[in-house]
Amino acid sequence: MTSIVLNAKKEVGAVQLAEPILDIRNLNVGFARNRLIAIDALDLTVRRGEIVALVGESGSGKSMTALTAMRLLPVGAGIISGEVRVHGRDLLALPPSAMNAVRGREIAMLYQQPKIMLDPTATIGRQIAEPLQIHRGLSLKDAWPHVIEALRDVGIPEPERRAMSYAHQLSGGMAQRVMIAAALSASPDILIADEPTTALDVTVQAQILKLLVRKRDEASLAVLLITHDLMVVSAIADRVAVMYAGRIVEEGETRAVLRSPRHPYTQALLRSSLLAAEEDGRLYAIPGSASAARGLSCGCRYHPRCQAARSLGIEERCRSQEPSLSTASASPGHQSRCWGVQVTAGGMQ
Ligand SMILES: Nc1ncnc2c1ncn2[C@@H]1O[C@H](COP(=O)(O)OP(=O)(O)OP(=O)(O)O)[C@@H](O)[C@H]1O
Repeated sequence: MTSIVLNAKKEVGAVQLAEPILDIRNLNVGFARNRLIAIDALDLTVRRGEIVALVGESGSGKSMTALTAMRLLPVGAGIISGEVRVHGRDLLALPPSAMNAVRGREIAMLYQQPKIMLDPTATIGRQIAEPLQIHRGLSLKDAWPHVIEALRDVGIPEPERRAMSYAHQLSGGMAQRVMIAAALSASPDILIADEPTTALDVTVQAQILKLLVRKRDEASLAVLLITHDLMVVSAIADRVAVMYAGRIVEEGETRAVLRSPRHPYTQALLRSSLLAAEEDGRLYAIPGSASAARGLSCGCRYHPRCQAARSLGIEERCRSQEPSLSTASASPGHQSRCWGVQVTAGGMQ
């Protein structure tokens, strides 16, 4: 993606006071068949009216985090322990029928491939009406004015005519707008957006991001934005959490993390992103592979790839002891999970 300048982040501090909407506590999820831990002791909070980006390489566990929160895990995956609280209520403890009432009403999800996710056999109007019928008990006739308004709100021209269209008649950008209208029609408090712009033409990516920002600002929507694109993070996220091999290794206010990344993995991720390439014209590939981390039972998961551990001469400690997430800078809430950061800050015991 080329530059998106939305200048859309909230003032630092504004969202820190807001109430937590999604609160994930010590979540562990794995696959029994190959004994893979996909999510490893994850803590993550998204507050009312903030956009939190979850970033990391392919396979780091971002989508599994989203699917766990929705209780839509793939076959073979299991929740080992932890909580996913929405408004304080643990979704993982709910019976399936109660979870059906929460999905769409309190927590909704936006997927990467909008045209695949839309039902090809139903008009888009019916698909936007469905959450209103299920969660608000409205008839299709009574839901219809809300459908037209929802389509107009997400910028679909001629909404009365478009409501009668089918998915194959829409462009990718329009289909994603329709998905947003459907996801938000029953007014959930949190939207999980899994790579919502990756499959779209660059010209419509910024429009969809702007729409999410407007929903955050007008409806105080909380958004968990899953992406590998640091340009997107830089444009719209209030906070960012960096995930590596199922673990959060750094988190904080977006500007602080992108301008002063502390964890060597975040630094490498930034160097390998288009944000850095724009400055020096070169693309960097992070040496090694994240798969090495999956077999580790102790120590820092990133240490096999970490140049800093070697140059600081602390490899043994990085190999044997897991660092905790600790405050990394003067910026509020900026934390990283790295012995090297603690050494250079003079805090190593
Ligand atoms: N259905 C599945 N069966 C087995 N392993 C899976 C399955 N889905 C995901 N995994 C594994 O779980 C881990 C986390 O995957 P996840 O899809 O959450 O990563 P991700 O960060 O979202 O990656 P991407 O950016 O490519 O979507 C990976 O090691 C992946 O191989």
